[in-house]
Amino acid sequence: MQSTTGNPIYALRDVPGKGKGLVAIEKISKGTRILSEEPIITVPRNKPDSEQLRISICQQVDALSEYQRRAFLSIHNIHVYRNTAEQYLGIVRTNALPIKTNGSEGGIFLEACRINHACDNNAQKNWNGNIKRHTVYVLRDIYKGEEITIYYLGVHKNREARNEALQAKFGFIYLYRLCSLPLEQSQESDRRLDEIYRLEGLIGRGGIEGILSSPLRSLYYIDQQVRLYNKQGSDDAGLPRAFLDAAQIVIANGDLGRGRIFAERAVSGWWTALGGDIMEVIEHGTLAREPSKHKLYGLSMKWRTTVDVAPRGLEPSDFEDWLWKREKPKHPGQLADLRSHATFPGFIDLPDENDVDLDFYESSDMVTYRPRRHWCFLGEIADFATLLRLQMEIKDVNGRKIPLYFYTDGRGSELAPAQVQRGYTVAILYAQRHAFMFCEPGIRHEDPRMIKIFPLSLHELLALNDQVQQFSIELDGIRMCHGCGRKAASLKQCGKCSSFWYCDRACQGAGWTEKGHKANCKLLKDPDLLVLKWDEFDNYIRFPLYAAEDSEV
Ligand SMILES: C[S@@+](CC[C@H](N)C(=O)[O-])C[C@H]1O[C@@H](n2cnc3c(N)ncnc32)[C@H](O)[C@@H]1O
Repeated sequence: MQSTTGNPIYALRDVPGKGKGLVAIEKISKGTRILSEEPIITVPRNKPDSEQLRISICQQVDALSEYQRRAFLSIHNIHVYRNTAEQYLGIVRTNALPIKTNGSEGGIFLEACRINHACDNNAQKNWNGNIKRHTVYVLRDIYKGEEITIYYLGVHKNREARNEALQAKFGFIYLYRLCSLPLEQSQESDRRLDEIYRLEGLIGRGGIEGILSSPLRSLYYIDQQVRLYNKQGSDDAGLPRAFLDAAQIVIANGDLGRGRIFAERAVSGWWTALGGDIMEVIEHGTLAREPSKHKLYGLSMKWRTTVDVAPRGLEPSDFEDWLWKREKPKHPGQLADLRSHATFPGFIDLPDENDVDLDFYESSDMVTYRPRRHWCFLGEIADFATLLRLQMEIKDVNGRKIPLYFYTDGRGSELAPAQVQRGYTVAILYAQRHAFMFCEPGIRHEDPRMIKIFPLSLHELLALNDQVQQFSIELDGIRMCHGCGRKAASLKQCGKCSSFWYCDRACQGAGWTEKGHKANCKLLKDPDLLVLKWDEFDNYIRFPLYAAEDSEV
């Protein structure tokens, strides 16, 4: 490849410890496409060795020019061979790069196959299916004499996993002293990569159902991923992929405004890392222009917005808060919000009993795990029966019905019959998804101290929660009157529940009769779910909510 002056911009050189590699012979600026190359040999990938494969490779090598054949034979080979066919096969196996987006075919490229691996790679490889060439883009400025490096492994993994894969696939042990990151930074970077990888699993969990039932949670995971990618400081292709995931989630829920912005960010990321002529830029450029054409658009309309909804004049950080639908941090003294999807998850977002879900649990020794925070499942009793034991059908915050079986010593008889009513709401601490042998997945409830029933529907409980969020909060000494909505510093507290505030007796009367406080006041005297600091885990809690003296549950 030549620079605009017509001079080559890199050369094949010996690189200590790595065989040969490509080295810049002048400064190459970030964003430069340094390579755009067609394969000289193509093969199916991940296919077992066969006579047919060997014949195909030999025929292709024989058809090469003398220069190409020599260059091919000089590429590194980690496999032992006894004859020419095995030698060719070994070179192909060590070096083939994907030439189909789905990775089903591989190709040998005389220049691209000479680029060595680095975990802090300064260039990005990509098969551009649109122009049918392998391209390499420079991710940051590369200086004269610096080696050009790419990242060999598909998904970014931590150091240990990377080492295993590099040794198995490419036959070398990555020497971290050759990596330009100092050890501490490299470890920090590894932790970030681990977390990106973990979040990837959480984002994919639940498929379309997850996107529709708990989109806020999925968006939250992607938000975390994007922050980590930004801290990594690399223009990794994972970043545009994360933006595309976010676009799909919001569009599936009817939010065209955010969908357009996320799609634009995805396209711009791909453009920088892989060029403006790749399929992703072309396809998703259309998505950025017309998000309503996406196949998932309108599956739900719960976040409905128009395409030009983006607020103007916000500070960049406020704009990001809006874009990612971030939950506002709590003010001191503000009560827990039952609509928080992290603390009060729907069934699909509960941890699975047979997995250690690191979103819910942590460990210092990887043997014993304890919760990172508290959580509580809320569901409305749709039906119940007592056969061998009490069993209920429960409707969760997403409207999904699941079975709840009582495996307590009393098989559910601990609950007073007056509590077990259709339309009442069950709260279960630290609930987990359980796979029953005899019916669909649900919750297996074992400890009577972990359950409480509230004598109102889930809808009513959430509506009450909304009122509490609005009327019990104090901001800079100012509160809002529950009766008339006036904001003032000198309001009087409801003497019974202490949750709501009023200008005077008239407002208190209006709140009592017209705004439903008559029914809610008693409930608010027992706010149980609302008062606890759910994010801080010192010890397990039980109903009525207090911390257990020991950590055994
Ligand atoms: C695709 S080739 C790269 C070009 C190769 N160095 C050559 O001389 O042809 C892959 C091989 O390069 C070597 N290699 C690549 N990156 C390396 C690294 N970071 N450290 C040590 N060896 C590396 C390994 O032997 C690997 O099997």
